[in-house]
Amino acid sequence: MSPPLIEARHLDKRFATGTLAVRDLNLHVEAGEFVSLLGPSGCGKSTVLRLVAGLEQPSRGRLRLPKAEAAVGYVFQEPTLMPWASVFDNVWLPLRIAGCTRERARDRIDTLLQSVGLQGFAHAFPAELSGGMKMRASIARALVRQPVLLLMDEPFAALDEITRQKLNDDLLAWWRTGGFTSLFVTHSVFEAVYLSQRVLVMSHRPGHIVEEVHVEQPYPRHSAWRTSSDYVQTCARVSQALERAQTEVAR
Ligand SMILES: Nc1ncnc2c1ncn2[C@@H]1O[C@H](COP(=O)(O)OP(=O)(O)OP(=O)(O)O)[C@@H](O)[C@H]1O
Repeated sequence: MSPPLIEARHLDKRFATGTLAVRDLNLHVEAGEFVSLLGPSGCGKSTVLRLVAGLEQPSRGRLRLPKAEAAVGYVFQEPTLMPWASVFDNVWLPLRIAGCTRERARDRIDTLLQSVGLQGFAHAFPAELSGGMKMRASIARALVRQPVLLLMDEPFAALDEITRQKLNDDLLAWWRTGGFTSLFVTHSVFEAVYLSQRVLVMSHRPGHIVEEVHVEQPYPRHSAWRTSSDYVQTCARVSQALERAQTEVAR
């Protein structure tokens, strides 16, 4: 059996301010999985993503990450596009940093823009795009280096419900064709269940994983599933796990 892509054992993260954001966190993600981290605000979800991205170092514990040469994509809640650069140049940025010229990058970026639904917008500037289109550009930028792992930190939280649901469906399609592993942070029980194979529920700060809910529904998942009793029941199971996670702190 191949080793997991990500494995955290007894991980703590204490910031220089003294805040203990994560305590005794255990996490195991296999290559190719779609896993969500769900928890109350401030419980340490973003800190876990930053640890997995190598942007923060753990204070204690062991963390196995993808090999250093493997690309990892990171998508934030804000699209964080360069306002002075076109969509093409924004998506080109990670390749440019890696030494790839615009000409060599062109075919890959044109194909990618097509697959994220931004064909015809290569020369547009971020200010000319809707919120959903900006997020599509941001995801394209994260995918352009063909990452083994895509880390997403509440990427759709600021979008309206219709746009969010459409992006949920598209993200699942990109995940299925791209073959990358997804670690997705969200506040939304409904979103976590719709997208994931496993939902990991975190306690209040200091965060750790208190429950794991498996979502058995096979892919491709369609929006009709959102109104099925199976979906509603799975969401109820995850909501109850979230409630138990909150009361764990009160104990
Ligand atoms: N660089 C930092 N220095 C000091 N404290 C930090 C730092 N980053 C995060 N924290 C603190 O760590 C705790 C966890 O923060 P984190 O952003 O990981 O939570 P979160 O679950 O992602 O929150 P939200 O859902 O609101 O985005 C918070 O109390 C936060 O203030």
